[in-house]
Amino acid sequence: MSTITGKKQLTLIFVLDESNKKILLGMKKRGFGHGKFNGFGGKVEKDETILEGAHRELEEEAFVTTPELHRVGLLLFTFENDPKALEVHVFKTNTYNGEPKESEEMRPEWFSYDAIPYDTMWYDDQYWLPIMLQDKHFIGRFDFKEDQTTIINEELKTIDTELPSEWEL
Ligand SMILES: Nc1[nH]c(=O)nc2c1ncn2[C@H]1C[C@H](O)[C@@H](COP(=O)(O)OP(=O)(O)OP(=O)(O)O)O1
Repeated sequence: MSTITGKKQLTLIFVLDESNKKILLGMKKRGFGHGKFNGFGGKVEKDETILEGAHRELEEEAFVTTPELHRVGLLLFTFENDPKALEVHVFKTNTYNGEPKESEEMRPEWFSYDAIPYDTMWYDDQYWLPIMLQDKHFIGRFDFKEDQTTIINEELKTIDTELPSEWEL
């Protein structure tokens, strides 16, 4: 495994309709993770907090806003031969304003909790997304090969205490 010398901070936001047991996912139309369903999100910019970045990405990619985002997970992803890891801050909300609309990056679609398209998502999602849907918090690390698909190493745990604010490398 290559040595990790730095990390990029990213956000990942899930809109839930808890009473109808549905989750809003977006089909990523371009860039990293192209062709996969995922939550909305992206890079945290220099002049904003992680939470501000999460609100901005949700609005830019799905055209919805929310008064509340709950931090539910912290994930670290590494890729073989890439010294920079991705630190992904995962949020959820059950409240939103506006109607989800297709953006340049994402095509939004609602899925029932029992029909989440894990086959068309990042490999790791099938493990931690169910934890989020059970209203629990998680922390995990997944090391991928350069192909961004094959897993070399994985660690995941559900936590009851508060999430750490960042991943100490
Ligand atoms: N293994 C993984 N599992 C997962 O569920 N989400 C992941 C993931 N690795 C990255 N992500 C998420 C985090 C973030 O929301 C998104 C990648 O960020 P971006 O959409 O900003 O990437 P792009 O390279 O398309 O950025 P731009 O070119 O700036 O639009 O993918």
